[in-house]
Amino acid sequence: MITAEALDVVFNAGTPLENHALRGVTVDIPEGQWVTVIGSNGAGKSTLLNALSGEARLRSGRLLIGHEDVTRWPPHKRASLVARVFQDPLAGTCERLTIAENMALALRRGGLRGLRPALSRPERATLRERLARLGLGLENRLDDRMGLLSGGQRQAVSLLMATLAPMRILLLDEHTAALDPRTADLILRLTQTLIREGGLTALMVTHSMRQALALGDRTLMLHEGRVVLDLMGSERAGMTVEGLLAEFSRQRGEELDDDALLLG
Ligand SMILES: Nc1ncnc2c1ncn2[C@@H]1O[C@H](COP(=O)(O)OP(=O)(O)OP(=O)(O)O)[C@@H](O)[C@H]1O
Repeated sequence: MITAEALDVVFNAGTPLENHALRGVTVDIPEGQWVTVIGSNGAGKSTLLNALSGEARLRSGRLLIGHEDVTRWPPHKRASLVARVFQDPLAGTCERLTIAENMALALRRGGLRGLRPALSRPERATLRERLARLGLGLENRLDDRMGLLSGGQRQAVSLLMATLAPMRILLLDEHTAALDPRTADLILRLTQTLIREGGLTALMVTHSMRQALALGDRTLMLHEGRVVLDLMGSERAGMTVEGLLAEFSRQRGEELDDDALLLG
């Protein structure tokens, strides 16, 4: 489904600020697999997601989504294949538009967009029903401006929007990190439902080792632009948070002094 071959990303190449963010990342992710991605600050997690969405230019390597070689595709061309939710609840939606208008844009992602995004009557009914399932009372607020919603409500709508139009990959970049624990929990449960019900292929970056092991099917650990651990199956099932932390420390070559941050 996703075939990444030796992905290499270098920022500011040939300058004193040169930064080799991905160093030959090779990974095959089958359809319907949910991968959690961990690693220390600057390990290359977001850059890997950016390489998949087309926002980070590859210096070398090859990327296939399905049977399509998208290596040279710009981000807008990949929009029909790749959906994304960011850490910042403000990033995925337009606060000046209503919930309905935001959702209309999401429905038409990757296709032609009119100047005034509008929902048809049946689309409105479907979205009302999907919003109702969030249990946040948003089904009665379709015509409220997005800017009126709380961070957690916005993130729930962003997640729903990301999964509205057909796509091949869902990218989640620490999408619960800016939320309070209760709201984060709600968003994670929604994430789980949307991914599993939709049989989606997903990559989720998290700083929580607990989340990384508890959710999804596979865990990748990045360090200095390389995949240093790739856990799945029985090996992953037998892994503990402590074991993962020990591996994390070993890779960094130091003892972690703030386990709480990583345990999440
Ligand atoms: N647009 C950019 N220009 C220059 N350097 C960049 C750019 N984006 C990322 N980098 C650098 O590439 C490296 C990898 O960054 P990346 O954001 O992928 O790390 P990360 O694992 O997501 O880290 P964090 O957990 O802190 O978000 C870092 O050294 C970062 O400073």
